[in-house]
Amino acid sequence: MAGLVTFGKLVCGNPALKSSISRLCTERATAWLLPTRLSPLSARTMAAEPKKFVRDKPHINIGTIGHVDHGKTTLTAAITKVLAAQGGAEYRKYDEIDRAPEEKARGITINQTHVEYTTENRHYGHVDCPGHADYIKNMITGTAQMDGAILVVAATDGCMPQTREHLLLAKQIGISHIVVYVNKADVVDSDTLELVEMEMRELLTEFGYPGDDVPLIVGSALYALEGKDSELGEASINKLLEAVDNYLPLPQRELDKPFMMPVEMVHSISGRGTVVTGTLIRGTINKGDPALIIGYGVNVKTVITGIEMFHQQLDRAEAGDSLGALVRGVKKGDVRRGTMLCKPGSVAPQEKVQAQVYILTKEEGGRRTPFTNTYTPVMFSHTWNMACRVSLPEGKEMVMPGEDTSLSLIMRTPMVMEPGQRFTLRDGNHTIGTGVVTKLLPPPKPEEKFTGN
Ligand SMILES: Nc1nc2c(ncn2[C@@H]2O[C@H](COP(=O)(O)OP(=O)(O)OP(=O)(O)O)[C@@H](O)[C@H]2O)c(=O)[nH]1
Ligand SMILES: [Mg+2]
Repeated sequence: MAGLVTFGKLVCGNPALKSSISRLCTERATAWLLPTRLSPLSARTMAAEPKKFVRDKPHINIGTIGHVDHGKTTLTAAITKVLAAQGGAEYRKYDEIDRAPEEKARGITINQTHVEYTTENRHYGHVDCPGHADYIKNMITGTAQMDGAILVVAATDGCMPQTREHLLLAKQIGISHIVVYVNKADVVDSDTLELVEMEMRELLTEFGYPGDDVPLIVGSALYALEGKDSELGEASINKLLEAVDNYLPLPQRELDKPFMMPVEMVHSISGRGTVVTGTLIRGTINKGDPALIIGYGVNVKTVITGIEMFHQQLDRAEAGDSLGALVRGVKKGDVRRGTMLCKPGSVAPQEKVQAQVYILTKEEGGRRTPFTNTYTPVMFSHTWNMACRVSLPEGKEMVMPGEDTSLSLIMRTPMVMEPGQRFTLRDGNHTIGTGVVTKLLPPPKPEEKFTGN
């Protein structure tokens, strides 16, 4: 894990990098930071004293998605460059973004970079991943809670298989609004651009987005990054940001509900204690709040003694914030990714739930064959995953690919689930279905319990 600076301690896999960053950071022993992944260069720019976070604009989480090599990272770098000139960001170079640190947890390895920027109206957290597999895992596991997305499509290729796949996943995980950036317009003619626009609008409509209304900006992220004087360069980034600001709705945050944060990572910071990171999905937390960490058989009582977001300290965090929380009296080994930091007594792990699921067809990347009552996929929700067993309603013998059905799921270990919670079912490396919890059920009878591996 490269270049992560947390609570004044450096966690870094590369010894040479580690020593150079240590040098840069010696003066900043008080700076602990998350949300999460900091590249070495942004460590260099950290302030000597952690700033106080000023919440003067609504915060929203977005990300770039789209086919490999279509320019997602170039666009992310270009956005920070254009906004840096306007005082809304710190310029993050292409290499800084692309060299995302690895996050290894429970056998899922995810590389991703968070960048932060501010427009006139909003404060954004923006996620970029280095490759297709990371996008898939990221979206399925909810590692980045995207409220909206920028779909990047290169005009040189038009829609490609991963453009479709990311869009399908975006729809399934509930991203309701998408903005399209048609990139690499510097190397194609206007007829091609027109065709790509038509193709993208049709594709969006096919996946249930309002294809005719979705803002579609044509430009060249490379021109913007290189500072070329062209309508396709900086001007296209400004147009894109205007569309993002105006078209992506602010998510409705459930501020008045008890707080809950799926734990993404756990760090041990010498001299300070244990920090858990993640995105607060509802409620608010204040320094000093009691909390419970549950799931995976864990049940740990704690008090939140510090909160930090984007290098800055907070007394209070609210739903939507990606943060690090210092948890008193908790050892790193006591908790893990996928556990839930929550207000004591507000939620409980569940062993059996009823759910409505859609089983993907072979064409959508799902199973070729039906499954029966004995089927044991792995359920992914929030930041956790857990083996479970399907229990079909009486009289129903099998579920076909392409079918939409109600069924029960019995967990190997009880996990935090609530009605309305979305999840994905995977088998091996394939997503085979997606669903939503509809009802909590009483614990299974002894003969019904999950006994598989
Ligand atoms: N001509 C041209 N090339 C571009 C443009 N944007 C990006 N590229 C080039 O396209 C290649 C891929 O760009 P990236 O930004 O790495 O693409 P990506 O979507 O992040 O790729 P993955 O992370 O591997 O999926 C690089 O060589 C870029 O320099 C553009 O607007 N015009
Ligand atoms: Mg990239």
